[in-house]
Amino acid sequence: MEQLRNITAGDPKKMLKPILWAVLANLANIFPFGCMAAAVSMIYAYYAKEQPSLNTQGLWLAWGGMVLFLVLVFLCERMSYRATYRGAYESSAEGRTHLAEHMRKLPLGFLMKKDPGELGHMMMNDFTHLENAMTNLLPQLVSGTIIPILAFIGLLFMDWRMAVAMLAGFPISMLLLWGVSGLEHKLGKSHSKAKIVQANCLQEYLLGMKVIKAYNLRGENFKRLEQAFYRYMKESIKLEGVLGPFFLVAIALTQTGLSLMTIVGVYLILGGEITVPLFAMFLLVGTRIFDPLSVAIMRLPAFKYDAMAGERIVSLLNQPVMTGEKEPPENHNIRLENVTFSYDKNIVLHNVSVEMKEGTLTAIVGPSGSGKSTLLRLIARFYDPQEGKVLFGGRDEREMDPEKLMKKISMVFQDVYLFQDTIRNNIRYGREDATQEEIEAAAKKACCHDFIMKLPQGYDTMVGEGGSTLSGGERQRISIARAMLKNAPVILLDEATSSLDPENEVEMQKAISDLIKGRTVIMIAHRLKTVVKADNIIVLDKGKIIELGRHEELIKSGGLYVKLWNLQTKTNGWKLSV
Ligand SMILES: Nc1ncnc2c1ncn2[C@@H]1O[C@H](COP(=O)(O)OP(=O)(O)OP(=O)(O)O)[C@@H](O)[C@H]1O
Repeated sequence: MEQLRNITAGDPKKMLKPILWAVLANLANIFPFGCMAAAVSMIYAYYAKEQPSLNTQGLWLAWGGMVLFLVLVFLCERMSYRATYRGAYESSAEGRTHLAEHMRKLPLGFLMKKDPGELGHMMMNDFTHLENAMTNLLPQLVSGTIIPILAFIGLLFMDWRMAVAMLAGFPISMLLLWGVSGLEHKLGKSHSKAKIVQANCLQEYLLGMKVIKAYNLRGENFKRLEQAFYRYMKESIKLEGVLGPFFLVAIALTQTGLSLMTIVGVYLILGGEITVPLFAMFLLVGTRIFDPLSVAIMRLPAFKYDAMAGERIVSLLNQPVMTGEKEPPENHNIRLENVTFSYDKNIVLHNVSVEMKEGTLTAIVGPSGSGKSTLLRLIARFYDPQEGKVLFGGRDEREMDPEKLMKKISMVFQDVYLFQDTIRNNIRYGREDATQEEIEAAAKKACCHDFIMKLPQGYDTMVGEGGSTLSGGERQRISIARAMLKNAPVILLDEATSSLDPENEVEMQKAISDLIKGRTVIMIAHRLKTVVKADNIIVLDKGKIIELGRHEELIKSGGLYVKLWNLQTKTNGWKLSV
């Protein structure tokens, strides 16, 4: 049951119908066989002179029954086939969607610890394993076990000694397989791990191609990939080489039942305890059941291996998502109370307490790695702090539905991600129901309309892989247009103006002033102008707030802020985060 749960990505009900049809199809398979047995015994009775004439009426009936039942078998198998494929692919598509949705709700911290290659592998390859298990292996296992069980029960009534002899080797082979199941699981796990490592190395190799070429790193980097390929090869050979013989022995043990049954049968015929037709019947059934049984045993390791893919999916689905159902309040004051946060063991923010009042602009400055981006991520609830609280409108963010909270916040981050979609849709991610006029208005405010109109298909130009390539500044302006469209009361800006040319800079500053008017804005500041105008400046150093106040106040204090300020004005550079 556990494995059925795993191969259906936690939803075994999906395979109930396919299994039921498979059982019915296998049951229906018995009847033509019964008709054939009846016909054989009628013919035998005539030739053995037990009957004075051939029972032609009975033979016609048996033939008619056989045809009828064959039609029934065909119908049941068709239904079983349809239900299996439908169930499997539906379950896989729903499973993938459910997992993607679940991943979105997981704390970012959990996902960051996972390799993106591993998650991608899980989403694509692991579900392909499940599809294979459901469409190919499960039906073979069902028919491979149902037919022998039913045949065994039927034969028990005819002659229990022959029936027991026929399946005598089966329990021993099952015992053997049970004995190696621990080893099988261990080898299967390291095999799939090697497969994931191989996929990760390949992804890293392809993504890092630019750096590899620029620094002529081919040798070292390729070695890692080559090692991953060879490790996978070794694990595959180990898996097949170690387990294969056990399964072959199990099949051989099961098939010894046929010879045992023949010996017992001959012995019983000679003793006059069974008739020749009964013996022939056992031989017929025997040859029919050992093939599916052997196939079932052969498929068992593949099924268990595929179930391991399901185990990985189910364990990710069991990861607790971010909790909280409450609506965020209409008040947009943000307050951090004694917040301490670490990604792993290193504490990144120490006991931080600060208030960002509704409608004000707060600038965060500080050296690189001081925790500025982390502070913004905590406000956006990408993570929950280990100690202390982040209050939104006076309410702990932990109590709030993360998606509802996100509706209140617009973010413009340094690393702008554009989807492989049209420019129009990339802006529309800010608000799904926005009209073309609204999209254009936002684009104009964010100074992207002109360059978009110069592109070959204007707003319908594809961006991302295979589409138009945009400069860093253009990407950033699109993300600002997105934020404009979202029209959220809280704006989080991280280096939002870092890659714009001086010409656009002026217009962008104007647009940003429009964007932030009357809203609660928290920005990682790099530009003097922004910092000077800010209502409050947080100076972070090694995860602690060391200074707090307006520009004029901080200038007078003679602390780190002044040092950063002097450094920037002296070098005529742009960045306050050094
Ligand atoms: N996802 C993560 N996992 C582990 N450590 C992280 C993660 N993100 C950031 N850190 C670490 O946390 C510390 C603070 O990083 P953060 O990005 O908040 O600093 P920052 O002040 O924004 O830096 P910068 O100005 O260079 O962007 C750094 O030491 C960084 O290495």
